[in-house]
Amino acid sequence: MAKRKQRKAATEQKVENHDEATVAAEVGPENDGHTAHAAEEAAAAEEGVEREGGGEGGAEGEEGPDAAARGGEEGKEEEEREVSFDELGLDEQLKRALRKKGLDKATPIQREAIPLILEGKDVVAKAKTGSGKTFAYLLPMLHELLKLSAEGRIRKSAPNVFILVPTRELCQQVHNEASSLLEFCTSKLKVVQVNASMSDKDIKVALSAPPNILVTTPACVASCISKGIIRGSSIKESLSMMILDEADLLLSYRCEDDIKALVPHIPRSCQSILMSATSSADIEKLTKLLLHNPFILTLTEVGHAKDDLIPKNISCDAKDKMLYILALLKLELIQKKVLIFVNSIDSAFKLRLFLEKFGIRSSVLNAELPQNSRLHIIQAFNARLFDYLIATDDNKSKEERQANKVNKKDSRVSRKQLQQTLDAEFGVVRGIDFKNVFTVVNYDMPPDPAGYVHRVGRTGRANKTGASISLVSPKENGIFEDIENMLKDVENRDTSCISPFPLLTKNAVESLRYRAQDVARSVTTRDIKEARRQDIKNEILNSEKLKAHFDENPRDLDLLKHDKLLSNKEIPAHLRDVPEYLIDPTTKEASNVVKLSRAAMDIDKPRRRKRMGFKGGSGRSSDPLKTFSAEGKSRRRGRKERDGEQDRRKRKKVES
Ligand SMILES: Nc1ncnc2c1ncn2[C@@H]1O[C@H](COP(=O)(O)OP(=O)(O)OP(=O)(O)O)[C@@H](O)[C@H]1O
Repeated sequence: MAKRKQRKAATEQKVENHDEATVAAEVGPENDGHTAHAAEEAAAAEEGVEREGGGEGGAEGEEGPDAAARGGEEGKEEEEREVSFDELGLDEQLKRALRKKGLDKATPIQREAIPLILEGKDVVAKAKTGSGKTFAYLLPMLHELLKLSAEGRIRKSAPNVFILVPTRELCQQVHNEASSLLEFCTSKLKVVQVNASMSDKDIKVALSAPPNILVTTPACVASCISKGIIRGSSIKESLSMMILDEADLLLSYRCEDDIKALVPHIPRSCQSILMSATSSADIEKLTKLLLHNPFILTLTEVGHAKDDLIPKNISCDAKDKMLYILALLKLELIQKKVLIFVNSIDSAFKLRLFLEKFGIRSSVLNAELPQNSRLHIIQAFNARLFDYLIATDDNKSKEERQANKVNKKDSRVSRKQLQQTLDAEFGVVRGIDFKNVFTVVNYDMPPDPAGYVHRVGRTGRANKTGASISLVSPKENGIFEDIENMLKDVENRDTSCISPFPLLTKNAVESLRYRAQDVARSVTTRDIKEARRQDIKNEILNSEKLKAHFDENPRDLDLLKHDKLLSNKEIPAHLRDVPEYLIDPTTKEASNVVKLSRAAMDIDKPRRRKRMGFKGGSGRSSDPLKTFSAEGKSRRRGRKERDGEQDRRKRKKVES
C-alpha cells in the first residue's frame, strides 16, 4: 500500500487552484525531512538520485504521498478554497504580526509550502515572481524558532538559520521582512544581515552574540568561515535550517564555490529550503548539492505572463528607441510608475539625459552607485517620490564584458578598474520587491528569457495588475522569439502571449521624431561620461550623509531626491510641453484613457495628499474620478487664469 502511494506520489500531480495557477507536487517516498536522512542517504547510495527505496523511510514515506495528495486531485476542493493564515497553524505571535501588516489570506505558494516546511521537509518551491515566496519560508521558519525558544531548546553557538540570497540588496530586503514580523513578537529572536560591503570588524560585531537568523550571501558566509568569524563546528552544532532564496540566480552570481565550501559544515539534521522563480539546470545542481529527497512544489505559472500582467511589444529600429520611449512617456500612454530596463550604464544615462531635456525626470539605478544610494533609490521609488526609474540589471554588464576583453590585454589595470567600478554582488532588480510598479519597459531586450521573467516580475506583484512593454529592434528578434516560445511552453498554446502595443500610433511617433532626433544628437558621449561621474559624486556624498540621517530619521525620505536634474540648463518650453497641434486625436484619446484608468485606480492621490499635509476631505475634492481632468496641467492652469481674468473683468463691470 505504502509502495503504491509512493509511486503515485512520485509522479507529478497537477491541480487547479483558486487562481488558476497549477500546483505540481512531487515527492520522494521517504521524505520526512531530516529524520529520514540516514535511511534516505543509504537508499540514495543504493539507488542513485531516484530515492525510491523503502526501509525506515518507507513507513515515514507515507507522509510524502499524503502531502502530495494535498496538491493532487483529491484535494481539489481544498485547493480552490482560500486559506487564511489562521488555518495554517502558525504561532499566535506571527498571526498577530500578519494581522498588523494587514495580511489575512495566504498566497498559493504560502498555502502549499508552509505546511510542508512545518512538517520538517526539505522543499524546493518554484513559483512566479511576486507570489509571496519570502513569507512562504519566513513564516514557518520563525514558527519553528519561536517554538524552540519557548521550549528553551535554542542552540546558541552559531546562527540557527542561514538565509542565503544572491545580492546584498536582497539581504537587506529579506532582513527587513523578517524584522517586520519579529517586531510584533514578544519572544526575542535576533535577525542580522551581513554582506561583503561590511568590514570584517563590523561583521564580527554583528555576529558576536550569534543571531538566530543570519541573512547573507554565499560569498560572505564562505568568507566568514574561512576567516574563522563563524566556526564550522559551531554551524554543525547550531544550524537547523538553511534557506536559499532566489536560488535560480545564486549560481549565476558565481556562488557555486562558496556554497560548496559551506556544504561540509551543514549538519545532517539541517532542513533545507530552496525558493526560485524559474526552473533551470542550476536549481537541479543546487538541489542535488544541498537537499535530501526534497518535496518539489511547482506552481506552473512560473515566470509566465499571467492574466493580471499584460505583456506587449513594439517593433522599432534600434536607433528609434529613444523616440519611442519619449512618445510613450511624454504622451502619457503608459501607466506610472515605470521601471525601464537598459543593458548598459551608459545607455541608462543617455536615456536619462535625453528624457530630462523634455522635462521627464527619472533616476538611474546601477552597479556603480554606493550600496546606501541604491537602497535609498529603491526606497524613494517605492515611496513614489519619482515615477520613472531606469535600471541596469545585468551584473555581467557590457562594461564588464568589455573589461574582460581588455583583461586579456592588460589584466592588472582592468581588474582593478572593474573592482572599483562594478559591484559583483550587485543585483539591482532581481528579487527586489518594488512597490506599485505598473509598467515595466524593456528598452533593451534582456539577454535571455529568464532575465525577461525577472524583469517583468517587478510588476504585477502580489496579485496586482501590471503591464510590460518590450521595444524590439530587428536585431533582438531572436531573443524575443525565445521569450515568446518560453511563454507558449508554459501556457501550452500556439498563439503568442505578447501582443503589439495598441495605443502608440505611427502618427504619434512621427509627430515627435524631429524633436527627438534633434535632442538625441545633443546628448554627447562627453555629456554621458560627465553625468555618470556627477551622479556617482553626488551619491557618494549623499551616501554618508544619508546613512547618518536615516539612522536617526528612518521615516524621513525628503532627502531622497534621486531624480535631481543632471543638467542645470533650463528646459525650453517647446520640449517641456508637447504642443496640442502635434498630438493627433487618437493619441489624445489613448492618453486620456490611460489617465482616467489611473485616476480610477486611485493609484497615488490619497498618499500624495497626505504627504503634502492635506487633511482628508469628502465629496468632489477627494474623489479622483470626480476631480480628474483629462486636460494637461498647463491647460488647466491656463484656463484657471483665463477664468480668473474674466471674473475680475465681471467684478469691475459691476463695480463701475
Ligand atoms: N499573503 C499575502 N497577501 C498579500 N500580499 C502579500 C502576501 N504575502 C506577500 N505579500 C506581498 O507580496 C509582495 C511580493 O512578495 P515577495 O517579494 O515575497 O515575492 P517573491 O515571490 O519572492 O517575488 P520574487 O520572485 O520577485 O522575489 C510583497 O510586497 C509582499 O509583502
